[in-house]
Amino acid sequence: DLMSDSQSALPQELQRKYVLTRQVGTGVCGEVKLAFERSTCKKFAVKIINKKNFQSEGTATRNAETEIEILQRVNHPCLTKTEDFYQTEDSYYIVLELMEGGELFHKVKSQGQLKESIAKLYFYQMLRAVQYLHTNGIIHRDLKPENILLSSHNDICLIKVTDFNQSRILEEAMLMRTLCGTPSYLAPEVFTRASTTGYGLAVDAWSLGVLLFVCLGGYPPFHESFSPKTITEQIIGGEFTMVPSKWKQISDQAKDVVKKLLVVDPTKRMTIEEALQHPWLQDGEMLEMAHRLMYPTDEPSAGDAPVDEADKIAAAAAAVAAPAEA
Ligand SMILES: COc1ccc(CNC(=O)c2ccc3nccnc3c2)cc1
Repeated sequence: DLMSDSQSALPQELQRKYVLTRQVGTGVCGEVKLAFERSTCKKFAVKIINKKNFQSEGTATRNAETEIEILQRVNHPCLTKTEDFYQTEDSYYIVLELMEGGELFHKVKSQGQLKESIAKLYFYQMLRAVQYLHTNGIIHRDLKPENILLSSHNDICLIKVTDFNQSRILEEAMLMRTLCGTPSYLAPEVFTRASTTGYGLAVDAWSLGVLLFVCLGGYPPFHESFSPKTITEQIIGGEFTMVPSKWKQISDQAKDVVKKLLVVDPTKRMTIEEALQHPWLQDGEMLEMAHRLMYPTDEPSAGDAPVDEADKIAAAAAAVAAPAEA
């Protein structure tokens, strides 16, 4: 039959509303497929999280629920928005807006280092997304180029942070309960900032430093081939190299942001708020561009023209044919 058998395992509701076609991304926790909404022919991404992979380790199932509840709770222009959600006894299906520019990882891999102005535009949006998460007591914990998606192929575009499956909702409540009990056996760090919000949030600041380094330099700060030391040793020592041929064309202010984020001691590392105040980001042109992308005024653009019947039929036929390539 025309529909590949993977369609048959889909929730009826999902199948009635969308046609799922080829795979577009591969997350650690499942796959992402291109989908067309039958009624509008609009394109979506459907992220399929297979519970089976999680069944074995109890914590991983909690991860999936954490990711699901976070995805449904968060709402920010630079965070992937959940359009729809379904589940069967062995999988979760999360319908997300399709990010046509794909992963930042592939852009840097194919293009090499980004123009400083583009790196700044993307970095500012990442800071705003992570600032929003932190304000809502969420640590992402897995920020990397694969988890930064681009809304279009244009350099100047909206970016979105995705993949919250490693996220943690700050266990403040748990800490409060702990402090109600007798404190005599508790370690000092449980009482200091380092144990909860302070320390936790700083991990995302470090990852943003690595992301900015990759966007500006076109290569990762910590890598086997740069030193006889393992990557872990390089990270623990905060040892990274700004290769002159790549970095001489980059401003001192941009380098300053990287150096202040890639600080080993989390209590000395620049915070997200401090990064947003850094001189490098006080750039009116970039800020105006970012705000236009994040909060577009609602004038309808040509692209929003309703799809006419012929297009709908063509897209649906293409969609049905698509599984053949899968
Ligand atoms: C017309 O069909 C396409 C056009 C562009 C692409 C490139 N996008 C992608 O590869 C991609 C990957 C993972 C994603 N995760 C969530 C949301 N959107 C995503 C998009 C993929 C398909």
